[in-house]
Amino acid sequence: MEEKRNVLSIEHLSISFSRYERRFRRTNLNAIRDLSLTVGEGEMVAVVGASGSGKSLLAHAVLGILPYNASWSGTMNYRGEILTEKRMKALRGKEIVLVPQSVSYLDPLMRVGEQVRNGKQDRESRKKSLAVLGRYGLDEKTERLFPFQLSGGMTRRILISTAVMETPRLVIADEPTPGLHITAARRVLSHFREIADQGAGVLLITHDLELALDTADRIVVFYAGTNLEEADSRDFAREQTLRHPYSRALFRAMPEHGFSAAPGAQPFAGELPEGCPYGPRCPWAQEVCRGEVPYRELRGGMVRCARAEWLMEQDDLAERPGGAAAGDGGGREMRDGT
Ligand SMILES: Nc1ncnc2c1ncn2[C@@H]1O[C@H](COP(=O)(O)OP(=O)(O)OP(=O)(O)O)[C@@H](O)[C@H]1O
Ligand code: NI
Repeated sequence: MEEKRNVLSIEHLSISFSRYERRFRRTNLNAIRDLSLTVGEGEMVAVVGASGSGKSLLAHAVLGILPYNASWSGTMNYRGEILTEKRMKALRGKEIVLVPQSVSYLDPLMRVGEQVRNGKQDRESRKKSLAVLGRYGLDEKTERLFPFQLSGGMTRRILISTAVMETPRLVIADEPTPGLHITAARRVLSHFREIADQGAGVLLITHDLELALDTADRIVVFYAGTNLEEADSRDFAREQTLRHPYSRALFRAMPEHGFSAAPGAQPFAGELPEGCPYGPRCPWAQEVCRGEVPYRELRGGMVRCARAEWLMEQDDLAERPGGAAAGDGGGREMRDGT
């Protein structure tokens, strides 16, 4: 089988802001720390995290559109080559595109068709915009509308149309479904799935785990500016196949698993605890969690948790015939599928 290539590969990305506090004291706010992830050709990877966890910053870093007071370190590769600021600029809007979080990216005073065509008026561009809009169930009439005349779902589909006019290889969708009815949201996500199925890499940014699980191949769980776990979407079928206590808390908070919310809140980037950022909320935290916790491979995924092996082994034991306390077959090694 042919090995699929990475469209995007990020290693140890950190983003910080310099701020001036009282009396002009300059401090650094580390909004993203040690973030690594990949997006392969034809793959849809969802970054899931609460508000303020750093999702949009990640998107803006890849596009080279971070705010002026931000600085970043680490490596970003696009199709096997270093993504320099110069390259970002050359690829942006063509090979690497953003479907923005805010609908205010649309010009309220410009007809939709012109915006999709990026101002171009030639016959070829007109033909192309019609074809692209048609793919998303929009017609010639839509082209003549102004943004305020669009429904939420239509607006989102216009934003996708604008992004794919140039046949991108990497599509970053920042929160493309807020405020949409579930049917419209599913439809929007199915369009990103199609884009991936046609060979592009899609990085979907969302706070909606359920929707992400419906469509994405892999889930990257974000918390307070870093990733705590990366798992195949199928790992979310059961709590026991999840590696991080925070992913498990997200799992339990899903409607079908009873909406049970974990106590506490995500810490602000300027007030992070020592070690694991989830430590203060974690029922399994121990002294080790206050030290540095590396991001590492575990059972076919990635995790940043010092207690992950222990946690998963507890579940393995509990699932043995007779349960954890039965003690049958003491010393018998656990193998996959036993
Ligand atoms: N221009 C800025 N100056 C200083 N700090 C910033 C700036 N932009 C973002 N931040 C910091 O980075 C954090 C992450 O912001 P980001 O917009 O990436 O979050 P997000 O996960 O996309 O949230 P949401 O789901 O609300 O869109 C913020 O909580 C804030 O502390
Ligand atoms: Ni955001």
